Amino acid sequence: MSVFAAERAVAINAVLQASKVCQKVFKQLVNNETITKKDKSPVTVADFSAQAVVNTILYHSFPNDPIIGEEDTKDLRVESGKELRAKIHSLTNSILDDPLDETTLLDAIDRGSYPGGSQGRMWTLDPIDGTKGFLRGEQFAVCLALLVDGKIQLGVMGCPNLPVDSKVPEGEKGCLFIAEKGQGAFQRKFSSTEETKIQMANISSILEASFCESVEAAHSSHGDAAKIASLLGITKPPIRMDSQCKYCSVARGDADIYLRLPTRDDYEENIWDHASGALLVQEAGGIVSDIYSKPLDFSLGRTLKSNKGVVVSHSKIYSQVIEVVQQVLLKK
Ligand SMILES: Nc1ncnc2c1ncn2[C@@H]1O[C@H](COP(=O)(O)O)[C@@H](OP(=O)(O)O)[C@H]1O
Ligand SMILES: [Mg+2]
Ligand SMILES: [Mg+2]
Ligand SMILES: [Mg+2]
Repeated sequence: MSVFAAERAVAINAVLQASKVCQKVFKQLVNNETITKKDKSPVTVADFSAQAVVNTILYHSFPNDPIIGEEDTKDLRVESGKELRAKIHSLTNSILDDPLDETTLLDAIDRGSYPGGSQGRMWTLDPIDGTKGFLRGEQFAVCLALLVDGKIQLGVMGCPNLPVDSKVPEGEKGCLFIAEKGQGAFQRKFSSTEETKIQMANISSILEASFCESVEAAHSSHGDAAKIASLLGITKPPIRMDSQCKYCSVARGDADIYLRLPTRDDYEENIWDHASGALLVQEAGGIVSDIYSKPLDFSLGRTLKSNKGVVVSHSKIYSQVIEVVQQVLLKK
């Protein structure tokens, strides 16, 4: 029985509305305006607006729940952010039932500033995961998860550009993925409320496995992944895809392994880049760890500061995968 039925319904609605924001922006703005954040990642009007929409919907149902969201309004509150602010304002109000004034809008985005931690209920939100994929018209995901005492209880992801059936890549697109701890993993189309249970593929040998990784080589070492794949005897080419759509693909059996291999010593993964995806894969029969085979620890704040990289695979082949990951990365 679902423990978080109300949260599940609200999260699904929030993610669907935010996905609509993203689709609308992509259609309307040919030259997507972006500003560059300190970490050099692009942020578009859609990232801010999607965060405003989700935070507003969450606040309406759960006013006391803190939110750890990726975006903040530092760059929007200054004079140079005026034009972008106005665009975000009108876009957000075109989606929400009740219009917000500009101050309420900025405050809604900033409700995502919670530092996180090991105690209590909190949501974590990536309004657009894979902003680079979004800008290229490829894969991206709106990712929302509920944490209680540092453990993920619920994850909902909206993937507007992901084919409903990976075997029909030019067919209908737009998938929603839902996982609740202990309740399994589910997929539905944007166009229907019917949910289908998903499971990882039941491969009989690692030689048949396929793996996925980031499009961006700066986010995950393609070279190390190629070495690992070769040592495992994997011959299929990597599936390169932006965002947590990789977790979704693995969870529904389109791929069997997801490798995120550190490219720098100083990078800490953000919790919103993994929370909903990690739960989805676990509920679909997979194992998620870091390169040291440590479980991801979501209780330490906004980042996974005690983890390095991410290794995801079907539980049947996990021990083989992690052994070779460590052979390649740790004995360099
Ligand atoms: N050096 C790095 N290593 C790993 N991830 C990084 C990184 N620099 C940025 N990222 C994260 O990679 C995410 C995209 O992942 P992927 O490559 O799997 O699509 C970005 O999310 P956003 O697009 O939400 O900013 C960002 O948080
Ligand atoms: Mg970003
Ligand atoms: Mg992200
Ligand atoms: Mg993002």
